[in-house]
Amino acid sequence: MPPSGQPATLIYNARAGSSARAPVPDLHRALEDAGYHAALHVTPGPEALPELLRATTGTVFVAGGDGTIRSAALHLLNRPDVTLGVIPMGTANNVARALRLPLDPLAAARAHARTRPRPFDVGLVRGPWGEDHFIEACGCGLFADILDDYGPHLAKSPVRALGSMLEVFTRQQPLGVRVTVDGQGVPSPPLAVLEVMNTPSTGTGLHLAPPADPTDGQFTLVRMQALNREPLLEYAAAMLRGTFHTQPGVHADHGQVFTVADLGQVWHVDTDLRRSAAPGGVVEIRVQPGALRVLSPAP
Ligand SMILES: Nc1ncnc2c1ncn2[C@@H]1O[C@H](COP(=O)(O)OP(=O)(O)OP(=O)(O)O)[C@@H](O)[C@H]1O
Repeated sequence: MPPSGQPATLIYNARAGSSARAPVPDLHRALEDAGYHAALHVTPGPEALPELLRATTGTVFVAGGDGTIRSAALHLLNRPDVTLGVIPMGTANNVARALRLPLDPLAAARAHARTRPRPFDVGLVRGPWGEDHFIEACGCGLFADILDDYGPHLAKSPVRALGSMLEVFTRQQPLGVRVTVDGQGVPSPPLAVLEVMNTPSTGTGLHLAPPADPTDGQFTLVRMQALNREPLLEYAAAMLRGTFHTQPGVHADHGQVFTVADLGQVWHVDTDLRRSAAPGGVVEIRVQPGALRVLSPAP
């Protein structure tokens, strides 16, 4: 436990899915119980973060869903003067799960009595469109296509999400792309899914790479061979159960630098979407080991 009353900053997204489970006074008290006296910033949106974080050092708790955590984390890359403390207040909470924090926001705040700063890897994607970073995952194939059809920055809608899934399952073409892992080509049969995972799960809680560890300096490349449509439901169930990586036709490779041929396919970089205007080159994905300092419980 840090010495009682250690100064910290608390960024709070009142719009995050489960903010009702952690009203500000309760969260403040839970952090006090963990040994932190946090200066509160209820942010109206991600645009408030660059200026706020530029002027902040020390421990920064971020209470929000994965989108809020990501938008803060992207301003804290290679900032050894800042340690990020995650307080999960979203729906999927992929980052908190990866860190093995409790998923209840108040319990997570109290658990920070026993967390320590640890290096957390970040992904760098270089494509014809430029450079981007990711915290959870990037990839192409089914999920990127579904996200593209759904429109990740429109208001959430389960009905639209279902429509996008059906639409993409119906028209999906397998991806025949050349792939390398740390400079070596890997067999590349036509693929339905290609994901480079930093965290074990991504998106709406899809457990694609349960053994992935964002503190190990490596990513997991998950490839799922193109299939007939019938077994897709079995694969979807396996994603929710955390057994996707053991299904037939699913391959996992570990490495630090990945290249994938650019045929003009849509990519997701966490929830951002990218597509090359001039296909023909490669997209490179590289680990930036320990680019973030993040509080996590002892292993
Ligand atoms: N620092 C911030 N302050 C306020 N709003 C933010 C901040 N960062 C992101 N947002 C916005 O808040 C909304 C909800 O964000 P977030 O993804 O964190 O929560 P969620 O949707 O409940 O989580 P999940 O993705 O797990 O369902 C999004 O519209 C996002 O753009």
